[in-house]
Amino acid sequence: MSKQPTLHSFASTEDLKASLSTYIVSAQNTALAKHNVFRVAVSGGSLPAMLSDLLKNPEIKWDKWEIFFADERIVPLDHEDSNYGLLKNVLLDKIEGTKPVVHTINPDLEPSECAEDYQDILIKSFAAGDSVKFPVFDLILLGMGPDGHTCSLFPGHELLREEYAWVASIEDSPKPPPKRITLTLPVVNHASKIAFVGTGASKNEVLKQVFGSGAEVLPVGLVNMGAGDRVTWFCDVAATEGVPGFPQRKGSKA
Ligand SMILES: O=C1O[C@H](COP(=O)(O)O)[C@@H](O)[C@H](O)[C@H]1O
Repeated sequence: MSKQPTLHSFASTEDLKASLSTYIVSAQNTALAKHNVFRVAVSGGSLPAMLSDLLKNPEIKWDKWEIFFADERIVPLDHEDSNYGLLKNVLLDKIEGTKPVVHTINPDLEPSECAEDYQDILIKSFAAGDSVKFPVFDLILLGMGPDGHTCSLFPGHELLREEYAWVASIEDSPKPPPKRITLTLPVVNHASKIAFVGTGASKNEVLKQVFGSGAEVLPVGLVNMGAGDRVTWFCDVAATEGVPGFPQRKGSKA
């Protein structure tokens, strides 16, 4: 059986959003059949805007969703840099009927306390006893920076070596704002499913590296290699142009 990630390249953002929505419904239904709750972690940046098709999908059961943040900037929740604030504006506020449970950070805490506090939220939600090494998210929805970062895991940063913590803080993020919390690499790599969304020419070079040589120095590459066939990429033609081993056809897979 193939252990390779799946890479989709869409001709339009509309096609990408529709396919992502179908994929998320499938992940949701698998999770609900297993434990009657859908635990999903969401990124900020360009990702939330790609989720708008969920709002018109009748199969989405928002009342069964628990939403976490794959990473979050330590700023007030209504600040323009807040990943929660962004998700609220583009998605949460538009949901009709019962809303999902959304686990926000406490931005009044110092970074290390903020990470500890968020980890405690995960421990409670996953009802994790001491024997549970890492939580298993049903789905983690990730973006990718042009530098190869994902969550708030940046290339060459010591956080990439974290082996035990579920959530970690960072105070020197190369991309502002500097203070953030993030799921750690082992938590991301333990998820049942991981979807990356990467669109536009600014993501092309990094995508070539992820599927070519030098992937192991990039956080996105480490997830792609670590989680293998649990990873699905939702990209556009501008991002996948010249990606090694990838035929340039709409909807084709690596
Ligand atoms: O700072 C962040 O950047 C990444 C990538 O953002 P994008 O705009 O290039 O998609 C994002 O996934 C992360 O959640 C965010 O905090």
